Amino acid sequence: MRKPLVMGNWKLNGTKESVTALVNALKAPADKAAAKVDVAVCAPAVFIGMVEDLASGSKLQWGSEDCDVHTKGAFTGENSPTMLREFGCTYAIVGHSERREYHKESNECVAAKYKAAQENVLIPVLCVGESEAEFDAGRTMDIVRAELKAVIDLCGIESFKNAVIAYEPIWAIGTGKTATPEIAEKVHADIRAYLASFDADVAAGVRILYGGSCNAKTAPDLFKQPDIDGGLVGGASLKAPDFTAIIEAAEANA
Ligand SMILES: O=C(CO)COP(=O)(O)O
Repeated sequence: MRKPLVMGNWKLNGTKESVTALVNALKAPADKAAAKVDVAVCAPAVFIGMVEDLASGSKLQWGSEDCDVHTKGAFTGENSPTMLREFGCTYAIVGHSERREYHKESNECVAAKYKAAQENVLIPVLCVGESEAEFDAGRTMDIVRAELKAVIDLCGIESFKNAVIAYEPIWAIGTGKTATPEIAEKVHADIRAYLASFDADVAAGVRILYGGSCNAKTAPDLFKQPDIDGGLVGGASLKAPDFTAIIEAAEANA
């Protein structure tokens, strides 16, 4: 069945010293969990080479927090999927709500990044989720379906055979307001049902992570839900003991 994935998203955090300590502390828990759970960290691009040097030889995987649609050229400030791949990335997060908001990334732009990542052998981690106002208005699945549909239109439903989805309600990110396991499970099940309307096998196989104040306290009950296949973890992924506890919660439910 689906192998859980616990992924850290460091966002704009870290120093050479903290990255060294964190990666060194996560190698043993990742190795221990590896038979049952995939463990990865997504780092700011400037640290990815360091993470590669530190984590190589362990089961800890790594990825980027974004990737450009181009493989090279005059695109100042960007990081191409081929460069990320060269530095050993397995994953590329695309469409995080912070990029959608602060960088005005549209559903179509995110779909293009997803395609570029996949074409260059990175596994895209497609973030979807609604704002608090949209949640209150009962529009969660309208928003999430549109985010998924843009990818299906560009890349096809089959593309989800080699991708990860992360449901991250924007109102739960960095706020301490985790979606209850029931709320999260309902959305995860609705995402799977929506994908199943295109292809049931693809829907049954795709990993759907939960993100948004996922921490050592909230992870155990979230991970018990049948359609939650792990977590995309922000703040709690910066502290080795907290992230290790989340890895262990996934192992306990794998
Ligand atoms: O945005 C997130 C992960 O991508 C979630 O962040 P927090 O875990 O800090 O709420």
